[in-house]
Amino acid sequence: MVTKFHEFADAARLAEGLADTVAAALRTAIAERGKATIAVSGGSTPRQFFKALSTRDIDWPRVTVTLVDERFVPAANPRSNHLLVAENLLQGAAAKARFLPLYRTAKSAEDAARLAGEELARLAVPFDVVVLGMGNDGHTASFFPGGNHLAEALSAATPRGVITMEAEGAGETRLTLTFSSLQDARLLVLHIEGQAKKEALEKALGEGDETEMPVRAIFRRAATPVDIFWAP
Ligand SMILES: O=C(O)[C@H](O)[C@@H](O)[C@H](O)[C@H](O)COP(=O)(O)O
Repeated sequence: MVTKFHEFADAARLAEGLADTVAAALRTAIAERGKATIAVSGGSTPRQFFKALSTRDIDWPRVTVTLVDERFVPAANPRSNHLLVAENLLQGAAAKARFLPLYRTAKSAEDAARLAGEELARLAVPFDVVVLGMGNDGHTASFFPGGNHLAEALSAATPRGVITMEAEGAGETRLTLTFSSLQDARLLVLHIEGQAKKEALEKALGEGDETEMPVRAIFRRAATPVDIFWAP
């Protein structure tokens, strides 16, 4: 269910508006519970938003930042979402936030997923903030159409945690939080930009199977209604 569609004139204004919204949610969490958690997505879209958020006056040492998903590559790899967050969000005052990576040096991606899941399980639930992206194919997180573990990832019966995903459009093996981990965040955001993604969104909000456009699972079954942030 979509709560609200927040449209901005351009990406820069969206970045500032989303940073204000997320900062307010993190401050509220800290005021109410003494700490805050946020899971963010990677890709190319969030860079400006990350930079804007890093400038916000937040008690960053009380914030834990983690990832919605990760490519199974070390942080030094240019495809790494950890690297993207380190270079764009964990800067300035925000460098004092705690970061919980998904990638682990392990014998397999499955072992890395298990280790990351064990560490994530020590965080309070639900997340205070989750910021999702979306591909033109309707994937979100690493819930890719045709993904080898897509049914498991989307199932409400799959507990909170981290699983692996392989799919034609995904590139490397992915580590992804499960639907259960994401769907009840106190603030659940979808951040997309450009006309192609707006058209993909309209298709995703229409009829069709979740497996065809997995972001549909979020719109249809998430406990928290989704705030969509979009700019041309
Ligand atoms: O690791 C990733 O790539 C993301 O977590 C992924 O789900 C992303 O949000 C979409 O693929 C959109 O990516 P763009 O912002 O690059 O279009």
